[in-house]
Amino acid sequence: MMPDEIEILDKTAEAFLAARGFPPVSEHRKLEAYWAALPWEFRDTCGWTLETLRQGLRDYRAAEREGAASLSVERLDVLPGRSKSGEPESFSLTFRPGDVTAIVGPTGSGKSRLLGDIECLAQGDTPSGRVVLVDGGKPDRKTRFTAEGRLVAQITQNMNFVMDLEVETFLRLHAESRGSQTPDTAAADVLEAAVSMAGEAFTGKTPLTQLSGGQSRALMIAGAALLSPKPIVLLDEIENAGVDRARALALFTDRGKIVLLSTHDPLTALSGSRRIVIRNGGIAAILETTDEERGYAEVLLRREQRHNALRNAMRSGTPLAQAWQEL
Ligand SMILES: Nc1ncnc2c1ncn2[C@@H]1O[C@H](COP(=O)(O)OP(=O)(O)OP(=O)(O)O)[C@@H](O)[C@H]1O
Repeated sequence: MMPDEIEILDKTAEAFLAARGFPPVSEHRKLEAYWAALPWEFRDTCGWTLETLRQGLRDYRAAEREGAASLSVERLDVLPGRSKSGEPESFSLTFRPGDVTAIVGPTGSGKSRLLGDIECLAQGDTPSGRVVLVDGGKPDRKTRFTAEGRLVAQITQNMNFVMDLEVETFLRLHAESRGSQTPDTAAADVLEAAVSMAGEAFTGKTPLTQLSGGQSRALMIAGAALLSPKPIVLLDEIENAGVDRARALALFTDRGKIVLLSTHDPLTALSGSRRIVIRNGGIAAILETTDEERGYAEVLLRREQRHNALRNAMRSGTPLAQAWQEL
């Protein structure tokens, strides 16, 4: 997968090293960020100054947006393949905009494989043999293999920032690089969404390197929801992200994205309208979430809130008996 802007900025060890010894948010640092965010083929044509790189990235994003016009997806079908032991699968599976679907199954059963098949729009060329159709047809090569054509944003469990920009500067750069005409407003919107879903507060002035895992993931989720044009979002074990799951999901579904969640957590699974059960690499069942199960979700949510309240009390040194009384 071509990494998205955040991942590129994260992983640019080059920038990290070069950044040592420079004041925060120097022009040099911005130049590195733009440089890192540009695909190779665009770099040569851009030159080396901040202005030429910035313009280069704008041009690239404009080309990407033209491609993005065709990034909308009305339906995505997964056609059956085979399990790990080669048994044929049998199911009918269609995703539409705004759908939230959970993928469940024991460790090693093949949840990530299914996400991977969707991510690369498999055409019988992955170990599962599944085929993914976009709007009823085979995706073209551009959609499968070019960064601008790709339909899927994936949010994984691992992420680290290696640049020590302040959050607001990073978000503004990110918004600018995505071609936003109002990067300050876009950055403020992403920050607000991220703060509202992160467990612990942070501000635009917080350095990226000081963010907790949950805060970093909240930023990544808000960025993917508000700045990325990709119509399909894959979330890997969001329950471990330390973010408010309901808010995170609403950010995506409000924008009509197709959401797939790989999860081991019943409450997360019940936030989907159905769940795909994976066994031995194959799709064993597709279960619609019933009204009764939605009732379970409410009970689970109340329990989780109590648990969180006790955990917060414990963390802040409040005697647990007192916190218990207040529940
Ligand atoms: N249908 C399949 N055919 C062949 N290999 C498969 C199939 N499904 C999964 N595998 C392989 O089985 C291994 C485990 O699968 P995967 O990583 O998807 O499991 P998982 O459910 O995501 O596990 P975890 O819960 O630990 O993240 C991988 O190497 C994957 O490529």
